[in-house]
Amino acid sequence: MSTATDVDVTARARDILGVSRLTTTALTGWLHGLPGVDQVGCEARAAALSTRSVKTTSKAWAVDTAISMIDLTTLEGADTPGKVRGLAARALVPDPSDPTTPSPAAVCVYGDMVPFAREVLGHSTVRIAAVATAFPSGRASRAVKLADTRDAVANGADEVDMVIDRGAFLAGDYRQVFDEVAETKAACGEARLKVIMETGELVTYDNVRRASWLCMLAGADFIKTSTGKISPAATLPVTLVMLEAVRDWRELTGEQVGVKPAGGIRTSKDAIRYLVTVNEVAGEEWLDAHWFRFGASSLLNDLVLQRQRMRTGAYSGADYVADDAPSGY
Ligand SMILES: O=C[C@H](O)COP(=O)(O)O
Repeated sequence: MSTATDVDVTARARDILGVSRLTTTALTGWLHGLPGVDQVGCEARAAALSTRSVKTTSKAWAVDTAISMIDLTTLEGADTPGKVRGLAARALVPDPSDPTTPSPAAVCVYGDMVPFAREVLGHSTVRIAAVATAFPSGRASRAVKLADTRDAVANGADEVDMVIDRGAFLAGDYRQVFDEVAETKAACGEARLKVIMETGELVTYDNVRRASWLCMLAGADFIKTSTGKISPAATLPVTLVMLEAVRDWRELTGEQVGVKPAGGIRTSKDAIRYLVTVNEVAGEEWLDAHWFRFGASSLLNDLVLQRQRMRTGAYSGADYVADDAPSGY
């Protein structure tokens, strides 16, 4: 599957929009021409997908898949080298009692903490993601944001999680948001770029859809819901809107873009609801850690617990059904 890495995103965006100049006016016309999101329909579909049962055998697969999709995260002002080393060690060996437990996809830390994660992870399969561009607010000059990104990459980050300028987006300055994403992508070099839209601040599903398309036009490798610092963080309906966007983007361009809900996803039950939604909305090609991630600090604990319970037979023979599923579903 091709990605936007090697293409001139501005020229491509002009082609997609059918304009000779990529102005804010052109972007506004195009983004506001996207079909509106049916809020009631979207929330009803997400609620219906939440009630799907998952059989015991599929549940074992889902739990391992969800673990493999976690970006195990610590993003606190009080993070220490020791805490980050401990997090990285947990990613390498999530369950000392069962070496068959998969590792999470990545650890996600502030850029200055990357070397401490690298000390532990070395060249293991666990990637290191660093937040950048004045995370979480995104309030800094372009120069500072790009320096932040280059610093994270120079420290050894494999992936960069940037935040968009929500103020610019909400003011309708779409070209500024486009340029910032495109320039950050260029500053990433080989590192994959996840673009955090902070959907809890975008207010409407229509805005989530527009921001998703804008970030993909500008070269995002992943679109991500939230910083985890404001409420609401990830929700299933918002993620559904983003999954529709990456599905439709691939249909339009042939490129696949990943999706990362982040913040507030804490239980195995929640994670499985997301996996069902990924499968139903985007398709099974996204059921892979290369294309879908959970940004989460404590989800791993619950998934490992579920795994242990399944192994010791506590749930053997029972189908997994979400607690709020209608009886007989
Ligand atoms: O990106 C992930 C979040 O910062 C972690 O949020 P959480 O502590 O709610 O899992």
